[in-house]
Amino acid sequence: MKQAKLGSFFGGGASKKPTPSKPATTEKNEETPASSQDTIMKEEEQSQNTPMVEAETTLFKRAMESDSDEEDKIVAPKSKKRSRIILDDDTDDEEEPVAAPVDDEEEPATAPVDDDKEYEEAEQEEKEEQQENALEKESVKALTQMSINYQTESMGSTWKKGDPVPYAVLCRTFEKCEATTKRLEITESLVTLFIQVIRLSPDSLLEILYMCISKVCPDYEGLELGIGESLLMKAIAKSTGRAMKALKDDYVTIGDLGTVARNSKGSQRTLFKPKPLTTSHVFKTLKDIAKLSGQSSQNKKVDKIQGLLVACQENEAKYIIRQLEGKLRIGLAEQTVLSALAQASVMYKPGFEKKSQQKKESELSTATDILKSVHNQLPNYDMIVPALLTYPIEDLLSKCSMRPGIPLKPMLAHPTKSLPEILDRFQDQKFTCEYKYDGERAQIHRTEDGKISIYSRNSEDMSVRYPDVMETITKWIKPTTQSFILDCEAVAWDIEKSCILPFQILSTRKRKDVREEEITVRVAIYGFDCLYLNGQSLLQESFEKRRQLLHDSFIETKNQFYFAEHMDSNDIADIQTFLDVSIQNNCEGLMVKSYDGEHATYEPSRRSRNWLKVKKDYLNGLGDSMDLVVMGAYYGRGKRTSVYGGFLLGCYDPDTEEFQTICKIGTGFSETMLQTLYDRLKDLVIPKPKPFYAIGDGAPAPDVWLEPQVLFEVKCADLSISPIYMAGVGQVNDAKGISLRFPRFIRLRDDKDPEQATASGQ
Ligand SMILES: Nc1ncnc2c1ncn2[C@@H]1O[C@H](COP(=O)(O)OP(=O)(O)OP(=O)(O)O)[C@@H](O)[C@H]1O
Ligand SMILES: [Mg+2]
Ligand SMILES: [Mg+2]
Repeated sequence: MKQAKLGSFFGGGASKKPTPSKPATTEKNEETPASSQDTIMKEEEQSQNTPMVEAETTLFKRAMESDSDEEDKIVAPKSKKRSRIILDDDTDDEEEPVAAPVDDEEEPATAPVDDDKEYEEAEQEEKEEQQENALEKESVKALTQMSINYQTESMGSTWKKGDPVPYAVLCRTFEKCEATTKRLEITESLVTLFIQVIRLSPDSLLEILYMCISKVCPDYEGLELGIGESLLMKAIAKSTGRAMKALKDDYVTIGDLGTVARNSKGSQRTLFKPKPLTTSHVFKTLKDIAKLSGQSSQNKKVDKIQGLLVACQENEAKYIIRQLEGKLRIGLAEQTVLSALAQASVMYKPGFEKKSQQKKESELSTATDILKSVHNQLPNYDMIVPALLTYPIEDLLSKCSMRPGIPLKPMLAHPTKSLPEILDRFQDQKFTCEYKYDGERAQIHRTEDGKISIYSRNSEDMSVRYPDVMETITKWIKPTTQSFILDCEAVAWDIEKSCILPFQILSTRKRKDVREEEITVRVAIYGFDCLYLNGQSLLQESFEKRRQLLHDSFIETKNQFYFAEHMDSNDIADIQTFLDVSIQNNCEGLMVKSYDGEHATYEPSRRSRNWLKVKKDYLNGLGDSMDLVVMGAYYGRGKRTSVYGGFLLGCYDPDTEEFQTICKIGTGFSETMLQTLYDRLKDLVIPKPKPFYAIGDGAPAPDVWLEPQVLFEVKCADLSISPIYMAGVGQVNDAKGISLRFPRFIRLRDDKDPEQATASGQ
């Protein structure tokens, strides 16, 4: 990570944090002038560039208060990497704000503005991809040396060919993965497991794979675990006979509910040894639990969980609980699991060991490449795994090709800092510019038998969210067009004026239970790519050809469907003009895409340099936004006491699987947005911070802690080193993290998962 630059786009003097005007006081219950109660909420009235002094000091006061000695404190879980968190349950909202010393920000230096965060982010991603490839090579080498157990009895248990797989076998593998941070060792454990499963009980391979990646079905089917803590504790209490209070205390000291469950089981005496759990039974039950919804579902869930826990032996309870939480937190990335599966599918054949080193290496890397590419096109293990077990790996691409009805991960773009950079990048290649529409990505599918669906960037089914769009789609399809997959952007639309509305308007559209007659925000679709048409994949075609087919197969329809505006000149003045016009039309900037030849194919799930994005903000030197997880919230004051007025945000560290605090935010929210946020967030309140929240000592404890589910897109002036925020801790300084200066809310990011938040390394 590059050393954070200190400085601000506000420029010299103005960027200095003004000294709070009120003298510091620690007295409580003093009459608070209405005006100051109100200040935290008045951001809109302030100019965007004015630092939120009073708001910040108010929040800081809470931080200070929570350090004071009061009753009713919950001390959050301790763990090796995590700092202690003191949470004061009893914060009185109406106390006099104290002008606490503001020490989380360094004096701004006059260094240039950091205007290229997103750019660095993308470069970082690229570096990681390269490292990933290197690791992959290394593990292929190591695997060729591995000795494989080709016996029919396996892994220290009574599991024999044809038997259901004991859940204990899976847990032992999890245990091994958890005990190391070395990729190589993790891969070896997984490969060993997969080989045995393929050899002894291939029917269980699918469920075991799902359990390794903490899923129960493909993303677009929308079933998820992620059971709340209180429900899990209830089930643990019921199955072990321990009191809730004791469990809570344990949780506070141990910091992991899984371990609490295992320990609770351990201290329990049972007369009969329960029948061992099998992976099939556990997986089926997990899936059933994920399916339960509605009124009495909570009790049914507790019953089912209890049923599993009662049958647990050794450390099984630990992983059952973590699976129910929706995350194993043992360092199993989906890509690692996928590679291990590919490798096992080659290595399980007894002849493999006798092959030459070179042959082994090439077979392993080919298998990995094929499986990854298959998964990019058809992210559905229900189809991939049976095919993998039936056909030779070389045939997999033809057996598992993309098809409408199964969303693929969209291609992403690389950011650019300047227009000349575009010319440098493409040199003598042909490229084309398009408006970059500011809405939500939408992948529209029609299957061979006419079923239409819309999917989000994250492969969620959005069809029910857009009943209005669903209804009109057939009007803009040419009669000769049968099946297809379109890549589009859905934007908020002004029907009267037939023009695009800003993203902020789109974000006020209801997301759930959308009924047509209630829709207030209309949307229009801008189609920019066609990935599949009439039974044929177009991924390998050039963009020139794909765009041609797009234009030939659909009809622009007023207020409903348009083709993305484009311009094919490579003259920099023309591009500048096109960019300016795009902005005037409520777009975000331009997308510049490689147009013909081998570089112009569609690369699912890749952030490619064949697509460049140019946003007006990076040209302005404003820097790009970050997507941050809401970890906690502060109640509003004055007229906003009924909603949250400020939020504690964090980024994600994929290495430690932690969310790290980065800043608090109170600027950029409209009244309606605050209400919307309150309605969304109030159900996510948890009694104390998650064990995987990294919170600095003396960090401002929020009034409520929240499940890590909602993402904000945030812009800030620049970064500063901070002793109380934990983002990227250890990377710049051992004890200090990075914080954002003057963060401002841009929008909700409903289309990203918490783990897709900006990574702390960036
Ligand atoms: N003509 C277009 N071609 C491709 N994408 C477009 C186009 N117009 C708008 N987009 C949108 O721009 C997005 C890419 O840029 P953006 O910076 O908004 O990415 P993002 O959603 O913030 O994700 P990330 O920050 O992870 O890259 C695409 O995912 C798509 O939704
Ligand atoms: Mg966007
Ligand atoms: Mg972005």
